[in-house]
Amino acid sequence: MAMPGGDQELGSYYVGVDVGTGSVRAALVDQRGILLAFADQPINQWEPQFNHHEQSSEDIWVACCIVTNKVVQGIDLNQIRGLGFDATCSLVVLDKQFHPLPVNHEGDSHRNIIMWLDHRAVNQVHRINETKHSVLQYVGGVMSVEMQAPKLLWLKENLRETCWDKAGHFFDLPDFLSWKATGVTARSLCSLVCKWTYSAEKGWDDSFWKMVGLEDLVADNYSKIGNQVLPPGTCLGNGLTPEAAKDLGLPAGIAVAASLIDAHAGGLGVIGADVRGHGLACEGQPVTSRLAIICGTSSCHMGISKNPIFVPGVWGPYFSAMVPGFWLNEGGQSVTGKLIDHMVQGHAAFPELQAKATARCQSIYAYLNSHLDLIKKTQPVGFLTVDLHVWPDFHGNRSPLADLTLKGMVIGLKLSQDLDDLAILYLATVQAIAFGTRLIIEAMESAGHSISTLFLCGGLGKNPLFVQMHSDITGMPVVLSQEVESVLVGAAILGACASGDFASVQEAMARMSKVGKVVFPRREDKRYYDKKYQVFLKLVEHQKEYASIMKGD
Ligand SMILES: Nc1ncnc2c1ncn2[C@@H]1O[C@H](COP(=O)(O)OP(=O)(O)O)[C@@H](O)[C@H]1O
Ligand SMILES: O=C(CO)[C@H](O)[C@H](O)COP(=O)(O)O
Repeated sequence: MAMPGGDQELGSYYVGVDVGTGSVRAALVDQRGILLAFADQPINQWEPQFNHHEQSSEDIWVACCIVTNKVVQGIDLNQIRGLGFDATCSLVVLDKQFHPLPVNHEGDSHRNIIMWLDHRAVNQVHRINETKHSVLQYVGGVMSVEMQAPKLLWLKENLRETCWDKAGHFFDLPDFLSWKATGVTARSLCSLVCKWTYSAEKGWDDSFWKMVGLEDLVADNYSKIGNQVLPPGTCLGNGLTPEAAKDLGLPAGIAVAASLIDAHAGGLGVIGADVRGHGLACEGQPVTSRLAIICGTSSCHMGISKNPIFVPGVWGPYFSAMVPGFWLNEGGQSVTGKLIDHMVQGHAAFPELQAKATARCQSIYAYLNSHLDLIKKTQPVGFLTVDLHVWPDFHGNRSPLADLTLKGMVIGLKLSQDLDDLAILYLATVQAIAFGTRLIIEAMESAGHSISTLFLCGGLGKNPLFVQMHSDITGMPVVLSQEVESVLVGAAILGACASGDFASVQEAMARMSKVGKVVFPRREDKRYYDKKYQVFLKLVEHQKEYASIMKGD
């Protein structure tokens, strides 16, 4: 076996594929974690009715093929040693012959994925939570409507003939991709532990599935949801099948790794970096003092520990679901990038913003950030929201309140609808998301985590205002990676592990993730943000009061 880091190894490459909510990305990555090529491709989403979100596994596979073919253009394919996938934790449904089955009343089998952010199974998740079954301890005490058990129950209760009775395979999207590439139906420990109530130590708990009304899954020994489970990064079967190799433009037989959920791949891509020389509190400290935050359509807060820590309202503790041998707690905010887009695109001044940004060849966010700089006058930008406050749970609260009934709030509206007004509303939204992160960190710390440094990645990591606000509002430094596409580095780390070029995930992480820019908090603004945080906490308190007034006689 070749030695990692040796000169002869500089020519070994790995392909990482990251299936996010809005697009599929691929990268060709070397052993130092450097991206040599990158491609992306948007993917379709359907919202046939409110809170129903669907995708197509065929569309997604086609998009994977487009991007992988692009990133290996012009290179010697013999240099590619491994392939790793990560994806959102959406539910893919196939029949016994592995053909797509409809997850909708229209019977459209092309739409065979219930997306992670789909909230159709509210009634089902309430009943699951009412069981108070012991597996719920390992998802923060309350199961989320975004997990797979309530979605399976919804399918059984609502699409019995057209979907449930015909189904042969229910896959988490990351596992669907590794099956498609290798023909191996083994599931990743990551998916099953985090979204399906599987225990790394005890396996499936029959009594849970029987209690919630899904006893049929137990009866056939979990063959539909997975009875072979492998750690992420394990090499699957005989590697890439000839058919998948042709589709993806990669050599047949290369190592393909057991996958990860996208947030977890982001965690691997950032959390193990060597931080020496950056003046960070986590230098010389255990890796458990680092919190990875993966910010795309949603934000996921990944904290690890040596022993299990039970944080009410924060998913986990999950054993070995991200970094082998460590417990993981995963906090989250269901809509963050999606919320910012929603607020900006829904504003009356959005067409003007688009026209002005286009004229300057800037993204709308770069334009908004420079506009805020223009209107702030002598004060720091963040102070523009002294009388405008947002509660960001427009799609319920994932963590730490674990309350899907919560709604968004905006306090401090005026009659103006101009570009200044849009920019300030955008700023207040970004700040609200950062306050939500502070609330999650406080919950994790009061349960026993000790976090000093944030490692942020995902599409929102490209927004300097978003990064600075997370630093100012949490009071912690934010480390950005040298490679902006850190989630893809995480996927490539999986491919590198599967190839056998690294002895462990930890070793691959340490070699392939690298510190880029570090953003420090502006300590002088702390008092202002502490006051705004007090208001933030009042917002949810008041929202609950309003709900209880309306429920009363
Ligand atoms: N250049 C950019 N500047 C500011 N924000 C960005 C930029 N690119 C993407 N975003 C934000 O990131 C979000 C998407 O992040 P991404 O990681 O691509 O999502 P996903 O993985 O869920 O598909 C968008 O909702 C947008 O708000
Ligand atoms: O639940 C999650 C991870 O456990 C993610 O939020 C979900 O997979 C969507 O991710 P993204 O915002 O990157 O599209």
